[in-house]
Amino acid sequence: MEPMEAAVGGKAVDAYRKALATAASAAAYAVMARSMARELLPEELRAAARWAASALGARVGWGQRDRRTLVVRSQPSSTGAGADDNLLFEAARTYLASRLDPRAMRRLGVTLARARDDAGRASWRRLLFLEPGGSTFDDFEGVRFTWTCVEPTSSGGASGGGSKKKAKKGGEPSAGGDRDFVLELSFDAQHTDVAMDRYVPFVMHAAEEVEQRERALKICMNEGRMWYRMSLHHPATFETLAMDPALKRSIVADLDLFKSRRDHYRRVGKAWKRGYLLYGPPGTGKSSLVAAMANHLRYNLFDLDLSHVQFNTSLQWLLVGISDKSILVIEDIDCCCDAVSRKDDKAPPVRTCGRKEDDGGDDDIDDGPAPESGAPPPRTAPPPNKSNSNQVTLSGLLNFIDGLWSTIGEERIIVFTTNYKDRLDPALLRPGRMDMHIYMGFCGREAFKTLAHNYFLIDDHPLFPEIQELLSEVEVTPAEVSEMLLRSNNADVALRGLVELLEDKKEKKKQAVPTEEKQSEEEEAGKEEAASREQPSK
Ligand SMILES: Nc1ncnc2c1ncn2[C@@H]1O[C@H](COP(=O)(O)OP(=O)(O)OP(=O)(O)O)[C@@H](O)[C@H]1O
Repeated sequence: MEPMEAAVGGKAVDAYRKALATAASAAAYAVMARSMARELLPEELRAAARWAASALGARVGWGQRDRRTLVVRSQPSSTGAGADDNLLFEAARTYLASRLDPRAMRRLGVTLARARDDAGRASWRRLLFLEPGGSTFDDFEGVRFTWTCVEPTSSGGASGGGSKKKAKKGGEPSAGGDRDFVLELSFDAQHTDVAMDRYVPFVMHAAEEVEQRERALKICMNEGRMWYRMSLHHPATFETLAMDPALKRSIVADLDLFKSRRDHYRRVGKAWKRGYLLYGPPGTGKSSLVAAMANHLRYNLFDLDLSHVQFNTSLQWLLVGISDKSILVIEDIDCCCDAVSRKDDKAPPVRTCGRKEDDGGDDDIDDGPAPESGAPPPRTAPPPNKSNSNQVTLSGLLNFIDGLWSTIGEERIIVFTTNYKDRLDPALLRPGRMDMHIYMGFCGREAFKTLAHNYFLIDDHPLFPEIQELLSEVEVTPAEVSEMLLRSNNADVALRGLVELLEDKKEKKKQAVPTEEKQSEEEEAGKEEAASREQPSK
């Protein structure tokens, strides 16, 4: 290389280095400024800045090629054919309400609605929502999505929603008050597929879960062909349920697996349903377990009293009227069905065995499919039927469980309870009908500890060893133990009462043994005597 060329080349390299250094420090400043902004500026200020930048960008045309915005109106459009709610708008609002953090946002809409907690106590439900101009972001699969609430304009502009009063399902006022705001979802254009194919479905699904978690549960009871709906405020949960901890864990795991397996059931071509048979002595917690299941899954309960169902057709109407995400319970199935033998259509009709108790509530009525007449049928016996062929039979019930029941609706659980499993027709017990058989037994050591914790918030007490020793010797139901623990607010007094009950049972057990032995001795003696009496006549 010539000296002149070398000098020129050297200058060029120097200039290049300087440019590089300048660029590097500019980048460093940018990074520093961004991280300082992240640390020093509150999120809502940054979100507002982003929103302002994007609004300005949209005005002057910056980055228009790189950003996309989905406008989510509360209704499809003011000129649209249908006036149905836009499900994405409702879902987005519900989803955002569950994510908005009042500590991180300077301005936020809030409404309080009357509600009841699971124990039935009056309370308030808080709903947060973005106010016009408010913005928040959500990171999903590494992509940043920005939600912005836009004020409706009279010209229809971004909104076009007008000012119709919106009410959420169930009469709850819309979180945004009377005005129909518009939500805008913006993201980088390159992520349009992620937004449309995955993020939007994700928001829909997440909102559904939030709604399900927060909805008030119902218990529905049948009368004729209709379901009467009442609020369910059973406080039983898996935490309060006294039973073997391993069994409890396995039930919770089974329920969670069932709930998460929508795609699995579709793939294998099976109806998305699961059957549980709960059996065990009275007072061991079968009904409490059903309530705990409903509270855990947030499913409504449909308590089917077969003694009020006269015909297979009525049963059909009732089963078709059960909503998705529900638990159908038939209590004391051994009593309701003469289930000792199926014998197909010759099987005995369902026997009336009287309802255990009537809740007597009258919150509201769920018509389900329309009955033949508009009015609820009276709770009287049907006109005498010449033939039993149309009456509810066990095989009729089984047909609905495997037939219509399986195909209409999704995400359903059916629970049978019985005190006498051995009296049931094997047809009821075969896998596919009752997938899990759960024995609810007498109160064991761990179950007792749960009850003591429930009633007195104690995990230990000087009387525990004595009680646990006695529990291993006698049979006592959790209901009996609960009854004793309820008797006093003072743990010492209540536990002493329980010790007395258990000792009493132990004593009776001791006395019962000789009596039984004596009885069998007497029987033996009786037989011998009879035999000796017969001999002379031979
Ligand atoms: N395993 C349990 N855990 C907690 N509480 C229980 C349990 N078993 C019974 N109890 C208490 O006893 C009461 C009655 O229990 P529950 O009705 O659930 O028993 P059940 O087995 O369904 O009885 P039945 O067979 O007579 O219908 C409950 O309200 C609850 O207070």
